Amino acid sequence: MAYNEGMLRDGALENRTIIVTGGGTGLGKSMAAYFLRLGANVVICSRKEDILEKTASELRQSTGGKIIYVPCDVRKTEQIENVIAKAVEAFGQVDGLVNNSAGNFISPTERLSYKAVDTVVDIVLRGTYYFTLALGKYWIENHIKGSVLNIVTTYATTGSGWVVPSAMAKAGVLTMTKSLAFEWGRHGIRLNAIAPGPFPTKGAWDRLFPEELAAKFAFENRIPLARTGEHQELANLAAYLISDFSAYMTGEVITLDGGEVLAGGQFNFLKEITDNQWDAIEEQIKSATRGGKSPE
Ligand SMILES: CCCCCCCCC/C=C/C(=O)SCCNC(=O)CCNC(=O)[C@H](O)C(C)(C)COP(=O)(O)OP(=O)(O)OC[C@H]1O[C@@H](n2cnc3c(N)ncnc32)[C@H](O)[C@@H]1OP(=O)(O)O
Ligand SMILES: NC(=O)C1=CN([C@@H]2O[C@H](COP(=O)(O)OP(=O)(O)OC[C@H]3O[C@@H](n4cnc5c(N)ncnc54)[C@H](OP(=O)(O)O)[C@@H]3O)[C@@H](O)[C@H]2O)C=CC1
Repeated sequence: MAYNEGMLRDGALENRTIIVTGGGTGLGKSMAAYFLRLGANVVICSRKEDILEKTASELRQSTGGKIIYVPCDVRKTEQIENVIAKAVEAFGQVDGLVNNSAGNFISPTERLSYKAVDTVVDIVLRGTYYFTLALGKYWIENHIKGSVLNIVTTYATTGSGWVVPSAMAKAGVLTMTKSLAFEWGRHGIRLNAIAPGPFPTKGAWDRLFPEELAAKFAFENRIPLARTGEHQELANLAAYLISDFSAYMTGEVITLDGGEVLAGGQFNFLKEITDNQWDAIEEQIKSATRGGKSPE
């Protein structure tokens, strides 16, 4: 299927250096892999050095691309500055940032300690604005037209119970995306976001979709396009948004979720109606119209 294929031409990201936070696992790893295939220099960072090392060497081998890793907790500004310094040292400059690191788990909100809320909000919101601020200062000072891609969620807009700290934090990231897109537009710095639906990863599934839930709430029944996302589909959109092909787009959030977020449509309950029932309903409506039985 085309959705498992790379979309951009070979070399589309040549001479670009892109930092991917949380690039050792899951969607971050898939985006890093595709950026490398397109010729970018990639810097992955997160807390677990052993995982970063393993991913970097695997991707170096599988893509032949230039990748380095730097351990970093995105809640620590000095560690963020170190990632940027190491990236500049290795590749000369930094052109792109994907804020992909996150923490999240499902829980009734009243069961959360203050620290549990802080932990998620700090990784997602503080981590994102710290990294964006550090790179923004560097870009403005060095006259570099940088590009930021923030990975948010569909519930950053709708809100969602049982993941309230994540929802609050992702909403903040989305608002930062739009606010800074306007403010830093005059420096040529762009910020965009992707709101993914469900894309199977170990990190998300362990914490958000454990076995008992998986059996009960099958995606095929809830998502109009009846499947979860393929990592390459997200990587294709990410490569476009981080590249100059999207040079006229900023402050945008693109939903990539097979239509899942549309479930709130007021008449969507009509999904249950059969063809026979529709025949009867159509006849009733037409007959009411013919009889002029409109409400007063
Ligand atoms: C439909 C399908 C859609 C399927 C998918 C749909 C996707 C939805 C969109 C979003 C997806 C994502 O973000 S997916 C990303 C998922 N990936 C991750 O989360 C990776 C990183 N996560 C982590 O490292 C951990 O899960 C996390 C807890 C966040 C941070 O770990 P730390 O070691 O830093 O912190 P800890 O010390 O363990 O925990 C900090 C506090 O949080 C509390 N805490 C930890 N886990 C807890 C839990 N389960 N319930 C209550 N409280 C908990 C602890 O008790 C601590 O509080 P005290 O007891 O008071 O000390
Ligand atoms: N999978 C899905 O269906 C969806 C995912 N998303 C978003 O996609 C992104 C990737 O998630 P996914 O790949 O599924 O999950 P992962 O758990 O694989 O990715 C999360 C990454 O964040 C890193 N991370 C966590 N805490 C920190 C920290 N304090 N400092 C630096 N890095 C940190 C983790 O690495 P380490 O532990 O080494 O620090 C890990 O690599 C997230 O932003 C998530 O919210 C959004 C919607 C749906």
